[in-house]
Amino acid sequence: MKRTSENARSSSERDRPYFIKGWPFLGQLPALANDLIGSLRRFAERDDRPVEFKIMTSNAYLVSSPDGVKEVLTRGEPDFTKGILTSSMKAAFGDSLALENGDEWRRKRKLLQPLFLKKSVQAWRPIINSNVDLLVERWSHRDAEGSVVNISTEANHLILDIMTTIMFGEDMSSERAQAASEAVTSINEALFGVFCRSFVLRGSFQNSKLAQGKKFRNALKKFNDIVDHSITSSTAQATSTLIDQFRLLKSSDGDQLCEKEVRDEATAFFFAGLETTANALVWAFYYLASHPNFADRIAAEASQLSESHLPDFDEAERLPFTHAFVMETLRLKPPAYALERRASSETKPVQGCPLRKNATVILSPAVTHRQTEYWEEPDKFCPDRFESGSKSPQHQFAFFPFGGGARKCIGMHLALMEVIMTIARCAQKFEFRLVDGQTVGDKVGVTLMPDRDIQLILRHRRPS
Ligand code: HEM
Repeated sequence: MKRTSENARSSSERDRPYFIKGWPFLGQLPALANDLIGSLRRFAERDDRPVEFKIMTSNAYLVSSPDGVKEVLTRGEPDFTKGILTSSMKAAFGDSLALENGDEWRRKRKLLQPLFLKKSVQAWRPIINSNVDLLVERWSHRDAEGSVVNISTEANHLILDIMTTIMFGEDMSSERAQAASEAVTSINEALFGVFCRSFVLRGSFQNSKLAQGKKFRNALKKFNDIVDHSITSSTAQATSTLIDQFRLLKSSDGDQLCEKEVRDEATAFFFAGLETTANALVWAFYYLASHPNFADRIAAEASQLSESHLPDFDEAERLPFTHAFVMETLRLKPPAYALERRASSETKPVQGCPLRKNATVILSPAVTHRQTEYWEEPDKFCPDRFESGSKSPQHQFAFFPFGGGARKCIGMHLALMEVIMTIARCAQKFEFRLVDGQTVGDKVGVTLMPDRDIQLILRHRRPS
C-alpha cells in the first residue's frame, strides 16, 4: 500500500493521525500478535505521520518518520514518559534508571552517567579482551579445516561471562557464576511472557504475581540473592566491580544510591545489557558468515593492530570498517526493535497531529531503519553506507538503535566495544560460513533475535 501523499489529504485530514480500523474489542492485537514487526511496517506504509490504531481498549500510535521520532525522543518529559510495558517491569527491576520517570530518573542518570562515558568504559577493556582470548584459544583447538559451532550459544555465553565479571568481579566462585548464569537464562526466557501478561492484565494486576508467573519469580529471587551476597561481601573500598562502583557513587551535592537502589540497578543493568548485546553479536556473526568479502576486510583491518591483544583504541577510529559493519548489523537487526512512550495530557502535537492523552506511542528502529525515503536498497546488507564520507543516514533519526535524546542507551559505548572487539578478533583468526541449507528468520521477544540457533562452520584463517 502506498503512503497517503500530502496533497491527497484534505486540510482537516492533515491535522489528525491516519486511523487504521481493527477488530471490535481486540483492535490490532491479532495482527500484532501474529507478526509484530511486519504489521508495524504495514502501518507505516499508510502515512508518514503518526498512524493511530487500537490495541484492545488502548489507543496507540506508530511514529515512523525520522522527523516524528526526533520530536518524541528529544522532547521527552513532560510530553512523553516511559510507557505501560516498561512500568510492568517495576516488580522485577524495582525503581531502576531504565524504568523511572521525572526527578528520580534525572537523579539516577546524573549519578550513573559518569561510569558509562566513552572514556570510563575503557576500564572494562581488559575484561572483554581476556574473555575473547579464552574463546579464541578454545576455538583454536578445533579442526583447522572446519567444525560446526552453535554461535547463538557461544555469543550468549561470552556476553554473560563479560557482564558477570564486570558486575561481580573476577573472584566469583564457579558455582556462584554457574547459578547466576542459570538464573539469568531462566529470567530471559520468562521475560517476554511477563511483558505480554502485564499488558493484557493491566491496572492493579499489572505487577501482580499472576502477571509475573512462578518461573520468573523463582529465577529472579535466585539472581537477587546472588546480587545481595555480592553487596554484603563487598567492602566497597576496592573499585573493581560495577556493584562496588554503584555503592561508591556520590554526586557533588553528596547524593548516593541506597542499598536497595544498588541492588535494583545491578539487576536492571544486567538485563538491559545482556540480551541486547548478545543478540547484536549473534547477528554480526551471521552477517560475517554470509559475507566473506566483508569478513576479509575486517580481518585485514584487525591485523594491522597488535597481534595478541588489541590495544586501547577508539573502535570507530581505529577499526572504521568493523565499526561500519556493526552499525549496518544494528540497522537491519536492531535488538531493541521497538521503544514505547506514553503521551500525557500536556503532549503537544507530533508532526502537527494531536495525540490522545495516555495513548501508547511506539517508535520502531526495525521500521524506520528500512524506509526507502532514507535508505537506498534498505534490505541490502551494505556496511559501506556507514563509512565516513558516505551520505547515510540521511537524517539523524533515521537510525536510532540505541534510542536518542536524554534517555539514549547509557550502555552504548560498552556494548559497541564488546561487539566490535569480538568481531574484529574472531574474524582475524577464523573464517565462518553458514551451515548449508540454514534459513534464519526473525523472532521477536524482549529483543529481536534469530528464530533458531545459528550454526556456523568455523575454519582457521590462513595467513594471507
Ligand atoms: C547492542 C546493545 C544494546 C542496545 C541495542 C541497547 C538499546 C537501548 C535502547 C534503544 C535504549 C533506549 C530505550 C528507550 O528510549 O525507551 C536503551 C536504554 C538503556 N540501556 Fe541499552 N542497549 C544495549 C546495551 C546496553 C548495555 C550494555 C547496557 C548496560 C550495561 C544498557 C543499559 C541501558 C539502560 C540502563 C537504559 C535506560 C537508560 C535511561 O532510561 O536513562 N544497554 N538501550
